Amino acid sequence: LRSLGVGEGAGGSDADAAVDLNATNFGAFLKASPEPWAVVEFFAHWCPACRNYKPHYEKVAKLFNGRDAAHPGIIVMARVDCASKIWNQQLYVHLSVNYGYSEMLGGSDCSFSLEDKRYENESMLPKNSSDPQQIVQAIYDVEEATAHALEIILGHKMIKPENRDSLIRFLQILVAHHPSKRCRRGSAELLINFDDHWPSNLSLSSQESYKLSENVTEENSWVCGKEVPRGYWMFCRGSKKETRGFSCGLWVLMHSLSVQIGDGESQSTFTSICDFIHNFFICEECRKHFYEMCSSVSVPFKSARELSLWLWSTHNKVNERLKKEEKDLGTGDPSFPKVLWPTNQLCPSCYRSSKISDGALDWNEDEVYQFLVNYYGSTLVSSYKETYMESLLHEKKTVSEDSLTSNAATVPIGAALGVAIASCTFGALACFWRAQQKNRKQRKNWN
Ligand SMILES: Cc1cc2nc3c(=O)[nH]c(=O)nc-3n(C[C@H](O)[C@H](O)[C@H](O)COP(=O)(O)OP(=O)(O)OC[C@H]3O[C@@H](n4cnc5c(N)ncnc54)[C@H](O)[C@@H]3O)c2cc1C
Repeated sequence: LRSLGVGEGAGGSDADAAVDLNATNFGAFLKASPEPWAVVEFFAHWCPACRNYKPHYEKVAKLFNGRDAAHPGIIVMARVDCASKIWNQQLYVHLSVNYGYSEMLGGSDCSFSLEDKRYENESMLPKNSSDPQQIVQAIYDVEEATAHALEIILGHKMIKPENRDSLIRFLQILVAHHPSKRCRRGSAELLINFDDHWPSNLSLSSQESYKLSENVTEENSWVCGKEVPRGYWMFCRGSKKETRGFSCGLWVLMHSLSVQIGDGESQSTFTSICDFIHNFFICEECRKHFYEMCSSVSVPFKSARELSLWLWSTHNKVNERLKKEEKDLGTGDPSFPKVLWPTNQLCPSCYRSSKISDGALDWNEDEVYQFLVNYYGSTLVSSYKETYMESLLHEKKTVSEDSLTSNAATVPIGAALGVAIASCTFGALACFWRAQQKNRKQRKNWN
C-alpha cells in the first residue's frame, strides 16, 4: 500500500498518484483527508477493463494529488480494489472466527497463510497455446472461476429481489451442465437452500433479508467444495499477476456450458448467461459490451450449435477489440496476445482460407463447431478422469464420473444431488498439488 501521507498531500510518487485504500483504512483516511472532496474508484485488479482505465485515472490523479499537483488540496483521488484480500478481510475474519478457515480450506496436510505467494514461474505457464490438450488443465480454472464468481456475489451481497431469479436460472444450468461434478453438486445444494436464504418474499425489509444472507455466506461460498484450488490458475495463468485468471476462467465456463446443453435449452441458456453477466460480473465495461451484444440478437436460438457459435464469435469480437486496446495501452499479457480464435495451428480445418475477405476471416463454421464440441466438451470434461494432478502423481486413480453427455435438462435438481457423491480423492489430489506449488514459492492470490 502506498504511503497515505495526508499532510504531505496525497500521492507522493509520480507513478502512483491515486491513493490505494482498503476496508481497514477507508473511513479513517477519508475523514482525515484535508481535501474537501474525494473521488474513489472501485475496481477489481483482475478486471482488464479497469487495467485499461488505470492510466487515465492516474493522469487525472496527478492533477490533484502529489507534490507536483496542478490543483492541490481540492480533491483526493483514491481507489479501492474490491477483489483484494484486504477488502474482503471482514469476510475472511468472520470465516476464521466462526469456522476455522484453514480447516475449511485444506483438510489434513495443507496449510495456508496470507503470505503464500502465487507461483509466477514462466515455466508454469501453459507451454504451447496451440496444443489442444492444454484445455485439459482448464477444469480447475473453471471450478475456481465458479467458486470465485459465487464468492464475489456473496461477499458483495449482490443478490437482490430483482436479480435473484437470474442467479437461480444460472445455477440451474450449472447443476445440469457444469463440467465439474463437485460444482454441479454444490450448485444443487445452493439451489435447494436458495429460498431459505434469499426468500422471494418482497415484503421482507432489506435489513431482514440482509440478516438471512449473512447466515449463509460462509457455507455457500464453497459452491464447488472447499478443496477447490484458489489462486493457482493453470490454463488461465497469466505471466503477470493482474492478467488472465478469473475472466479467462469465466469464458471457459460459458463455452463449456454452451457445448453441453441440449438444443431445446439453447435460448434459455443464452438468456441465463446474458442475465448472469449483466447482473453479476463486476467488470462494468465488460458487462456493458456483453449486454449490447446480447441485446443485438433478434432471432431466438434453436440449437446448441447456434448458441456455441454465437458465444465463440462474440468472444472473438471482444478479442478483436481488446487486441487493439491492449496494443495501444500496453496493458495486455505479452505471453498471451489476443488473437482470433481458434488459431490456424489449433484448428487448420476451421479456416476455409487464411485470407481475410472484407475484413473478416473465412471460417468453416461446421468445423469450428466440431472443434468447440471436442475442445470444451470431451477434452475438458475428460480431464476429470485423466487429470493433470494425476499425471503429476503418476497414479491411476480415477474419479468416477457419471455420464456427462446425458441431457441434463432432464435431470431434476434432487436427482442431481442424489448422484453427486463427495469426491475425497480429488480433494486430496488438489491438496497435494497445492503443497507442491507452495514448495515452489508461490504466492497465494485469492482473486
Ligand atoms: C463476458 C465477458 C466480457 C468481457 N468483456 C471485456 C471488455 O469489454 N473489455 C475488457 O477489457 N475485457 C473484457 N473481458 C475480459 C477479456 O475478454 C479476457 O477475459 C481477459 O482479457 C483475459 O484474456 P485471456 O488472454 O486470458 O483470454 P480470454 O479472452 O479470457 O479467453 C480465455 C481462453 O478462451 C479461449 N478463447 C479465446 N477466444 C475464444 C473464442 N472466440 N471462442 C472460444 N474460446 C476462445 C482461449 O483458449 C483463451 O485462452 C470480458 C470477459 C468476459 C467473461
